Amino acid sequence: MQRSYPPVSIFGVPTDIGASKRGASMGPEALRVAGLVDAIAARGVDVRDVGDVSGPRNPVSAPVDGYRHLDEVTAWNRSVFDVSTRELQAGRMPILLGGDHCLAIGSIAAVAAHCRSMGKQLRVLWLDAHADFNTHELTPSGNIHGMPVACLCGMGPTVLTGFGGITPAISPDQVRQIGIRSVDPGEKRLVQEHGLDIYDMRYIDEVGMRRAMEEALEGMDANTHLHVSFDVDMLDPAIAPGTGTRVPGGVNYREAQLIMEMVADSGCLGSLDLVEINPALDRRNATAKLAVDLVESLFGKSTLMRD
Ligand SMILES: NC(=[NH2+])NCCC[C@H](N)C(=O)O
Ligand SMILES: [Mn+2]
Repeated sequence: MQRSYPPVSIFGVPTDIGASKRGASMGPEALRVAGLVDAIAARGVDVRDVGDVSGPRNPVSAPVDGYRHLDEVTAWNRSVFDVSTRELQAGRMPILLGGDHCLAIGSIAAVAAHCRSMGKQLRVLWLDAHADFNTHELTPSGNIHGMPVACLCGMGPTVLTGFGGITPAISPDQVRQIGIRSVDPGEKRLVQEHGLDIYDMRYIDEVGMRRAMEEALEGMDANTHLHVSFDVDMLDPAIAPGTGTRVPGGVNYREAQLIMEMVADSGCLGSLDLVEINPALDRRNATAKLAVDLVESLFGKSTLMRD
């Protein structure tokens, strides 16, 4: 099916400030080198690379009060919030090239504020091995890339929960998580308490990706803005080795394509994060190349014969 997409603005956020393993800061260049911009343009989309956001260097320090690098994470997310907001207001679809997953705090806060002002429904599709629902009390690591969903739902330091002016930015019932297979014990209790809608790997094994995705996308309509937050560690490490927190037993190539094709078919894609690509851990840029391949499907490239 031929679909038309709004113009797209790509921006890089070269930092690994929310992780403890270094290297996700090289993600934006890896995605560019893998041909992301041309691949989207080849789908007939008006796409522009607006360059990189800047921010503080990584001091590589220990957590303080359960947060590692809280000031720096805040500064980076402020810039992400500002760029995302600017592009959304210009009627463009922001695509964030991470960078680690803490950056979704700024991007999704911007999307949520935009949806409120436009009277749009927001759905967040969180593609990940992890729930990223930790708090400073529960976290085993202090790494803020394990906390963005909790922060967006209002659980976190005020510097990270207030970007859009309204706290919480989103509510758990707007989120669907796919591919989850590593959740810390305290985090799991919090997830259950808040009723996060999680399609974990066991569920995907049992019912299949098609049904999981149908359920995750259920209830969307023409007035829905779908934000996809794609952490490449959702994918099986055999096909996506270039990421810092690998967990075995992930989503395979065809399942990942099906996710993207079903999002494309929904016609609701409004914004995207591509995060946690760590070129220092990759093999010949395979993970960035795979991400580009999947983004092509997200923009309607299809293997369907009956198209
Ligand atoms: N976006 C990510 N890669 N998150 C990994 C989080 C891992 C672990 N749950 C933690 O809090 O440290
Ligand atoms: Mn994540």
